[in-house]
Amino acid sequence: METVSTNRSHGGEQGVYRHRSTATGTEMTFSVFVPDHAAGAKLPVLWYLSGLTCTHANVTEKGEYRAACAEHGIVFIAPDTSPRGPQVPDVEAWDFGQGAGFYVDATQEPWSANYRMRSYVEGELPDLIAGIFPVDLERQGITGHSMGGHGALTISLRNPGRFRSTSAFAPIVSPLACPWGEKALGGYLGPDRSAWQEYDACALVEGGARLPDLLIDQGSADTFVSEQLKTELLREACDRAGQPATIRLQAGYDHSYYFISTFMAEHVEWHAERLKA
Ligand SMILES: N[C@@H](CCC(=O)N[C@@H](CS)C(=O)NCC(=O)O)C(=O)O
Repeated sequence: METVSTNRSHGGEQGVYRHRSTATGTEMTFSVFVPDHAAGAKLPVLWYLSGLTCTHANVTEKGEYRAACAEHGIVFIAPDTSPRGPQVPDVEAWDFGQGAGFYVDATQEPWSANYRMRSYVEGELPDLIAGIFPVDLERQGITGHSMGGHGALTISLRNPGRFRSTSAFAPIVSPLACPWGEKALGGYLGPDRSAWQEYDACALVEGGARLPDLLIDQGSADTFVSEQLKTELLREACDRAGQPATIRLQAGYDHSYYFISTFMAEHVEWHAERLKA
């Protein structure tokens, strides 16, 4: 692993790192914020998965998580959203291909060689992190935004017990039921929609997956909510299944990092309560 940059911030170290990924067959870049801590201490971790068009950099620069993570002693990790590079297949669109990995392991050519973000985020990156950073992987939480909210919800629902806390900002709650999801899962996984189920938070809840609780914030002025994000589908699925969930509509907020950064400290505190209980 190579260090791209480190900067002292909020009494901790914000780093950006690059490594060769076996899951994606490419170089991958991610960021890690480590608050100051006692020698030998292992800190709880909050994973943040980003949305369409993003790299690790969007939340690192605009997410405003560091003060809260420093206060609560939480390591914050932000992976990229897809494999990248001239040899990685891509299309012109911003909602498919590079910057839009959807946290799936693609099964369709030509995507299947590199687009293995599920394996990367679920397996390879945690293994790498555990050997290098002062983290306690018995105390992990996960959150994310939009496509990354979909990633956070589905990874957590598929791995019961692995994350003590799960939240999301403006998540895509059902790729089976929105144009972004139909395009991405259709492209990466093919037309058989039964293969999409394990990448759909609503379908996972309906199929019996359960988490202790959930926190979701959704802006009321988010232009993607009615066609793409469809928060109500998750509310209905959770109500039907008896899955506890706090789903908050935040008046006037849009889909941007101005929204995310406003509620970031509350999410970090909510995770800290569960990670340090
Ligand atoms: N590129 C799209 C917007 C895509 C978008 O809103 N992406 C969100 C995630 S779904 C994001 O975080 N964008 C990067 C940023 O705001 O820094 C457009 O121009 O309409």
